[in-house]
Amino acid sequence: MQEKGNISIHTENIFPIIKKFLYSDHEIFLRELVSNAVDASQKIKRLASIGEYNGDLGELKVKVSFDKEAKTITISDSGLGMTAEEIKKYINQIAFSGATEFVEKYKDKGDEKAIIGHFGLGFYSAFMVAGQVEINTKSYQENTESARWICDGSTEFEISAGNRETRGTDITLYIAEDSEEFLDELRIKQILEKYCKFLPIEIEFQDKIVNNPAPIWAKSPSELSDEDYLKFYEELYPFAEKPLFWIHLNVDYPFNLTGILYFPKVKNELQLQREKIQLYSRQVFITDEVKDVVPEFLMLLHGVIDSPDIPLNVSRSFLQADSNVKKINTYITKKVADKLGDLFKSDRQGFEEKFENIGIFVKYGMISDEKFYDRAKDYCLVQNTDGKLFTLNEYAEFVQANQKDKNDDVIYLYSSDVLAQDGFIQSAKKRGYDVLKLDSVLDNHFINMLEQKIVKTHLKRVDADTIEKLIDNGIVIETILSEEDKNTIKGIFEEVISDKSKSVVLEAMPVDELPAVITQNEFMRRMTDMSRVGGGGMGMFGAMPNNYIVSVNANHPSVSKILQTSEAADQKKLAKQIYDLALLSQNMLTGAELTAFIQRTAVAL
Ligand SMILES: Nc1ncnc2c1ncn2[C@@H]1O[C@H](COP(=O)(O)OP(=O)(O)OP(=O)(O)O)[C@@H](O)[C@H]1O
Repeated sequence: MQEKGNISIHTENIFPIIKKFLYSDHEIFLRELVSNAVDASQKIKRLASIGEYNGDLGELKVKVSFDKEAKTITISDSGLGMTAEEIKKYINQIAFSGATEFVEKYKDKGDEKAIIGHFGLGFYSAFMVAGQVEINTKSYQENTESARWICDGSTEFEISAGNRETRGTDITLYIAEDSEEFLDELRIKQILEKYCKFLPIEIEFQDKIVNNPAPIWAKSPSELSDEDYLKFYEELYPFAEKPLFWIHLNVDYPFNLTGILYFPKVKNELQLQREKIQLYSRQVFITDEVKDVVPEFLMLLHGVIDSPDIPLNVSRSFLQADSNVKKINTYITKKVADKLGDLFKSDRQGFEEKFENIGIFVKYGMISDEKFYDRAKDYCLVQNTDGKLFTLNEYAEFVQANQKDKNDDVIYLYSSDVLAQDGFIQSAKKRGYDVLKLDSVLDNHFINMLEQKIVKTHLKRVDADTIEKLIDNGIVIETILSEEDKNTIKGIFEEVISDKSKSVVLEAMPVDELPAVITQNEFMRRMTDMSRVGGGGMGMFGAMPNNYIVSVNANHPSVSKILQTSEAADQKKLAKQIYDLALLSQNMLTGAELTAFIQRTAVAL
């Protein structure tokens, strides 16, 4: 039997076109060919299980080998094999017509990214690296001859009797000169590890099995112990710290999806690495860019997702609009929210202990996803400066009675830096007020969100004003100074401070407060903070310096003392000392000013 023929496609030579388009992704040829071999092995298994094949299945391994001298790479399987007729049908017609369609579709478009992301290049991806490809195959069907097919990437092929004596297929690639990098043990091993690590049939390379054919995500959760999940995590991310907990995903309707998502242990959001979730389709690795498939805030999780229902052969914009992808997104969000809710309900203490690590997911999720907010609002925790944790409802209850202003609005006080703002925190506590600790990078957004969601409630940073003004309950503190006295003192302070970014006000505060405090208006500070984080759009605030208010306590004895001092120079000295103390309490006294202050104080002692 020998036959020559023409592959009936219109393109003269697909090889150079495919090669050009897939430039950066040549290595996937191995994924495609090994996947085909795995498919063929699974098919024969299935045929045996339904009684359509009664021969001995034997060892269903896929073997990958290479010969540096002969410049070949061979992929061999003991799958169902093909007859010559089947080669003509599946390889000549299907595989190559797929190629023609592909080339026709993309040849005029410069959209190379979309092409590189194309999945299912199938058999003809072999021509990205090979000048000639040979198939040697024997079908499982009785009374059929083995067959051999050779093609050099042009539209011509040759088919003849083969020499394979056992069921299965060998695909031999005669590696092209410009692709000889693939004739390398390490390179082949790396590619197999990347794409074939969890293929469901054993893959042998250099006498070693390189894959785990039964990854745990494909098993039922009831068969698995915590140990199994931890071991698998280590297999995915060697050297990583143990995860906090995990969620086993398992749906088959209305779409098919399995996977395991792990919550990594993170204290600091800057440490977080995205692209830690791997996407598989029937255990074949596709990508670790899961954007669009997994909600943004969950990209901080680790693990695997496997779904044959995610369309991988289409462009990004299509992916976003795909209804399956949307459903998958919603499903994952719901699963994660429910898992957290279960943890909270079943083990509040354990949940509290983990919150330092999972708080970032919860807050990020609430900020970015309305549906997640609705689920998470019942278990999202906030912590006060005493270290006590509350749910949002518990906290509202806790401060309800005591922290209302004259408009009946509830004021939540918070600190973004408990060490630097200690003086303010202590002043608030002296009045019986509670202060929350909201000090992560995300908290700015979290605060804005809470204000929008919780009615008649405002959040104020504890150093945004004097405590009397932060929670203005309408009770006016009398001042012992006359208007004229106040103006005199204001003038003295203004002279001493001589800094345009700081304005002086005289305020009646309790005697036990400091003689002066420096505050920064909540609204203005948020604007400058946002302009710093957001950049561009907030340009008008970008150039804005920080503005501070120096509130001088009109009731403090040391302030009265200024008035009782006769020499102008001594008055200024006193005012300067009061001002420096205020700066010092805020960590704002630095450099030469700090040195001078220390020396002055040492002399006074
Ligand atoms: N090792 C093999 N053993 C048996 N049949 C094979 C083998 N490799 C390829 N085939 C046959 O050739 C056909 C075409 O393969 P090709 O890889 O181009 O497409 P596919 O596997 O059907 O889909 P995909 O584009 O997802 O890879 C296969 O469907 C299969 O019937």
